[in-house]
Amino acid sequence: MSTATVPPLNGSVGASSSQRRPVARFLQDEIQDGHLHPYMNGHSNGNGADSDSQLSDSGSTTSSTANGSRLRRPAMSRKASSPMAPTFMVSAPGKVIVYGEHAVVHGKAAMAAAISLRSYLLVTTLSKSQRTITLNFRDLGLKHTWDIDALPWDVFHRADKKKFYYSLVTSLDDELVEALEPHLKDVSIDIPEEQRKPHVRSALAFLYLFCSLGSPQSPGAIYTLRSTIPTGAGLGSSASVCVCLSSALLLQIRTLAGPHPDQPPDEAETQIERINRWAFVGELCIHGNPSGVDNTVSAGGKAVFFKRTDYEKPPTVISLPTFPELPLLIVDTQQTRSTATEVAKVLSLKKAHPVVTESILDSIDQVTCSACQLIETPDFDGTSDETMSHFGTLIRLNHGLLVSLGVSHPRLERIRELVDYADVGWTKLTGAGGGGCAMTLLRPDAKPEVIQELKDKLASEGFNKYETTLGGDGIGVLYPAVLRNGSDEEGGEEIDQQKFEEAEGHIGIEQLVGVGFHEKREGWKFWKRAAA
Ligand SMILES: Nc1ncnc2c1ncn2[C@@H]1O[C@H](COP(=O)(O)OP(=O)(O)OP(=O)(O)O)[C@@H](O)[C@H]1O
Ligand SMILES: C[C@@](O)(CCO)CC(=O)[O-]
Repeated sequence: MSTATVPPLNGSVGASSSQRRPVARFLQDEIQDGHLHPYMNGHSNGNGADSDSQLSDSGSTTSSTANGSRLRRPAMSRKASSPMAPTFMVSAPGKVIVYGEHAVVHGKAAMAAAISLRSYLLVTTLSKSQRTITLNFRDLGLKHTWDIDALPWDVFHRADKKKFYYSLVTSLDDELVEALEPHLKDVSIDIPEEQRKPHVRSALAFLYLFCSLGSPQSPGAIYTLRSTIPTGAGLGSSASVCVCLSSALLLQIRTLAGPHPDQPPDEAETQIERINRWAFVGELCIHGNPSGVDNTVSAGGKAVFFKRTDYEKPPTVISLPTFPELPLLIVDTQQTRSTATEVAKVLSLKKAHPVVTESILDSIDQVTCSACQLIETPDFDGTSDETMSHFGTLIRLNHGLLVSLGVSHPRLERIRELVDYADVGWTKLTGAGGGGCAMTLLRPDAKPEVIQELKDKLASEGFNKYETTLGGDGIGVLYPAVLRNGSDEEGGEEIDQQKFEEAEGHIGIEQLVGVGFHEKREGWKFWKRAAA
């Protein structure tokens, strides 16, 4: 077991405040050691401990102190010009929350596992003369280009605002969000307002991270994202996108070490933590009040116990290496919803009925802790009938409690009804609910023909089923973006912008670059969490 801090597993930790941090106006409507990345030799903004420094005309560097005075330092020896970084990719998984969604936003425990559905981000560096960044979120139909020199660097790099690659940022800075507003007003301007909102939130997440981690010297680049995770379905699509953005930007500024196969686990853990911290900031932009469990499991992979009682401090994260490969059936209601809206619903319920709501959240906490205690027993057998039945009962209880919180949906209840009727397992909603996905833990003794009948019935009623395995790798890097792929190209097949954009659907993405179902695909490398 690897722990960040040691938590009590009895659910006795007091509630944390979830009514925190105001965010800027337009979001209110819904609710040290600088390791150099060994691969990178492109332009660096040097967003390390001295990263607010600027190369001055005289060749010395200047930086602001906290009281605003300017210091002069000898110039760092920098190459006059450095070669362009090659095109590279990063990829991060989605997740299922096995127990504890919503309660985790209110300081209770959750257990979550990475899945084999993943997002993939291709970063194409532009030539030195092209001073633009383009965000190409192809699945959303969002494509927007900004002029790097026009971004609000003066505000982001002010001494009282400046954050570093290792900073722990727990809330958005209203002034920074406001400084970005003019740069968001033209994003997807031609589409209806309701569809436009998620585009603006995505663009905000990207720009907030870019301006926090980058600098006016950052190279021009195109960031193209494609994902096999359904959007807004409870499988952690937003977190995986944020983990991709955070890791790509940290790699570009050369602040990550590895990943490489013989990297000491604690060093790998440090890199995962840095990526995770900035991914959380992206999640703050996209859904306002995240607990951080989604980005944590997406960044580190496999399965975790997660609890955050104090938002000013890092959460408790316990890696669960013995987490079993549960036989899960994941079914999508095809009813999209926003996590922000569902989280806001629970907050209003808590305001209206504080005592009752708190006791439901406490019960969810106890469900999660019971599952965790079982996993941690020394003779734990993840495949025994007894274990399945214990997990199953907890899944049923957890769903009932989520229904009481008001985050289920008639389509989710229909899935549960069909599974209960076939008597093949235990069902709960997973993720934010309000639509999205249900997960069913299949009984080990369920007859294959009955399961098949159920699947047919679900398909005939318009439900979509996902084939996914639990507990895969977290963030991965393909540097440069070249894969063997059985091609004739010398040195392998280069994944360029056009090939990546033209890959057809989820199958095409998987075939071209996927690591979800080919964990050992040559070229991809992963930071591995410490296992014990
Ligand atoms: N394929 C994608 N490309 C770009 N952005 C995406 C993609 N999928 C999701 N996103 C971002 O994530 C948002 C959806 O996040 P939301 O938190 O509502 O759902 P989710 O993460 O899928 O569900 P949950 O939080 O319950 O796991 C989108 O509005 C968009 O900002
Ligand atoms: C609903 C929620 O608990 C899980 C979403 O996957 C929100 C969060 O933890 O941020």
